[in-house]
Amino acid sequence: MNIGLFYGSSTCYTEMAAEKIRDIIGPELVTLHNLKDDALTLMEQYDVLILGIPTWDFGEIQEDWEAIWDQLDTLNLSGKIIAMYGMGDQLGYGEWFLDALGMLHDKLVPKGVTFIGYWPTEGYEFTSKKPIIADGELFVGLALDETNQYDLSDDRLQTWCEQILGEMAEQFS
Ligand SMILES: Cc1cc2nc3c(=O)[nH]c(=O)nc-3n(C[C@H](O)[C@H](O)[C@H](O)COP(=O)(O)O)c2cc1C
Repeated sequence: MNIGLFYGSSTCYTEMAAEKIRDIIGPELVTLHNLKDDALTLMEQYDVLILGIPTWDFGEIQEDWEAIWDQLDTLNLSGKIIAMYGMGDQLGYGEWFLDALGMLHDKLVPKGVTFIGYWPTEGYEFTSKKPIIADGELFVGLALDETNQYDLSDDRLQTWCEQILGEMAEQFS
């Protein structure tokens, strides 16, 4: 099993989370790709993708994701297992909290992928609708908020990595 972690990050928070995920799961399994530097087509080489996306400017996709957004349509991702995490600020931008995470999920649904890593909304305060499913009980990926809940992030990352490793094992069994 090989895992590609692709992320965009304007002020390094999503990048730091990417490094932590790699260190938790193990650098022998996870290769990091900053979308600013690496070709998007590399996604096709992996069995499992972890995608990190922050939301910017009142519900907008981060700029490096924006730059490759249309190219995502041309990739063959059929059969890939995908776990996503989003970075945002639930108190400053609660109306748009993690909107980009939801937009990426919606973009990938028609591509024949299997999602893992959905995450409970309990413990967050926000009103946005885009990043949630199951009547609001789940985010479509791990929700991180380094602005208001930075002290919870390490535990959330650890728990989520264990969760997705279990879900990957189920997919490959
Ligand atoms: C001008 C500005 C606009 C933002 N807009 C949103 C937003 O609409 N939704 C959200 O959840 N977070 C928003 N944020 C918070 C960022 O997503 C957060 O700072 C995140 O950690 C940035 O990640 P990055 O450093 O990887 O780019 C905004 C932050 C700034 C400074």
